[in-house]
Amino acid sequence: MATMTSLIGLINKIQRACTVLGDHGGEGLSLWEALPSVAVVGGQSSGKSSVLESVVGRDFLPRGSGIVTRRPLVLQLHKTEEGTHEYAEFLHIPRRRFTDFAAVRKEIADETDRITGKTKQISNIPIHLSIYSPNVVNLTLIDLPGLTKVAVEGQQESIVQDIENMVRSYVEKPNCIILAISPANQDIATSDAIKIAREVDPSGERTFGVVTKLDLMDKGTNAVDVLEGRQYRLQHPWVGIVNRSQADINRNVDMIAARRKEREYFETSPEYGHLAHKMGSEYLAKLLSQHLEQVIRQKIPSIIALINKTIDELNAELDRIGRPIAVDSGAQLYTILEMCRAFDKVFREHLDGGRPGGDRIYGVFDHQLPAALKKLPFDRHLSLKNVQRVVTEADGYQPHLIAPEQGYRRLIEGSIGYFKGPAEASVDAVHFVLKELVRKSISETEELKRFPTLSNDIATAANEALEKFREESRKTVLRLVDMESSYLTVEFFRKIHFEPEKNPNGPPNPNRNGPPNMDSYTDNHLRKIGTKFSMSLFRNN
Ligand SMILES: Nc1nc2c(ncn2[C@@H]2O[C@H](COP(=O)(O)OP(=O)(O)OP(=O)(O)O)[C@@H](O)[C@H]2O)c(=O)[nH]1
Repeated sequence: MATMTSLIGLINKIQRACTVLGDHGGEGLSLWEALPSVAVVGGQSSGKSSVLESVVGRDFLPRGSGIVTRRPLVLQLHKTEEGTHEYAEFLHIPRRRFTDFAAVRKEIADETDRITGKTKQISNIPIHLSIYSPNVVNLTLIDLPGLTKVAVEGQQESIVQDIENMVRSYVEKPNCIILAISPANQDIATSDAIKIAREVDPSGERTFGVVTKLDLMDKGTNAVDVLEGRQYRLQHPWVGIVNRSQADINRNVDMIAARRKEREYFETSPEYGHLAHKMGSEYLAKLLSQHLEQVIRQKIPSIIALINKTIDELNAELDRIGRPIAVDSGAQLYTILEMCRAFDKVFREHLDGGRPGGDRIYGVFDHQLPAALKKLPFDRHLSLKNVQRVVTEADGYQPHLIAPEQGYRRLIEGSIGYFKGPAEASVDAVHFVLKELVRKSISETEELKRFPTLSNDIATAANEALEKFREESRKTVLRLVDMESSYLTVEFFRKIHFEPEKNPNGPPNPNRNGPPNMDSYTDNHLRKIGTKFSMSLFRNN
């Protein structure tokens, strides 16, 4: 029980923080809306103020005819130790303790006028009032303007709808417990409170029905059917109340005496005697407090989650906003270099590992390049016909002596030349990956988030550098290909050493021991040259 009491105290504190921060619910992420509260709803003169006052046990609410409550009043009750003095505090006047409750009433009226003017306008900015007393239970109650049916003299036509909208904006929130006040001397079917409660809480699980003015019912009628839930069903029991009559108020009957009178009324009532232990304003206060505890207990995890989420968002924003920038140019340069280093670190992580992206460069050499090489038209270049043509043309009119070496060289040179295309394409592919990583790294560098111009400058500089590297790399790979084809080692020729074959069907060779000429090479031999070259090209790459 003690923990529960402090839980309500904690919620009270959070609610006050919300008001200071301008969070009255509504837009965006609202802590206010996550907190449970009790809103008092009812038609004008239904007895709302009287119920609130008897729950508190003090007179402190403005009185008067017509529309009195024009701003929501968030009333937080704090139970203090027995024997301590009662006092009230407004959030808008911190550290001033009101012990005179007539002054509290005046301040509520004055503070209402400060925001709305004296024009009978309404405002949804709440007034926060805390009452510290040994005679209350920990509870937050919200007093709302009374629902009306017609605008009276001096009010705009829209006031009826405006009040309804404001009341609805409070009670439609799923965390709002609705204290629906209906006077017993009116048919419950015509109750404004029940009408709006039913609209926003059809199952009745967060509505507490309160029937006032039981003492004012016509002789011979009673509200037992309503109080026992037979006329309109709610999940919670109905509570009957007998407040002070206007005559009592005029006679200055104090609250303690009024509570005693109310208790006596129920205990001695022939109709309600059997319900006496579940009636009256003190019972209502306890019932609400218990229910609020239960709701808070259920809500705590989601409230904590919401607070943590907000903290995370604020921390992230703080990171983004960062430290103040120095004014002197030396320190500014240092800051810029620091940010460049931060970017560099992210970029390096992308390349070396830790962040994704560098693996795509490996992919260029592991998949893309070999796949492109495999597609090169070697079968055409090393086809029987081409090999024959190149070998024949290579020596011009001078026949070769031992092997058609010039022919081999031309074939190899031509083949290696095909590597230039895929080599250049690899440079472009790597360049593309690096450019993409620069873009990603800039957007992932937290420090740069608040400096879009610097981010752009870094991107431009990095891309210019990459462009230069691309040119250099392209030249380098082309040179490498040229180097490969410009000098063929002896070893290479040894590996592809061919024994000339005789043509078994061809004409007899007159120079049997002389140098072989083209005629002495069979198709089969030339085909072998093609295959061997092509194999050796792939072995070397
Ligand atoms: N006899 C009797 N009179 C009551 C009871 N409850 C309220 N009244 C009287 O009804 C009148 C209106 O009560 P309020 O408590 O001011 O009602 P309200 O709903 O706050 O009214 P507004 O603030 O004007 O919307 C006052 O004169 C009260 O004395 C009750 O249970 N019995």
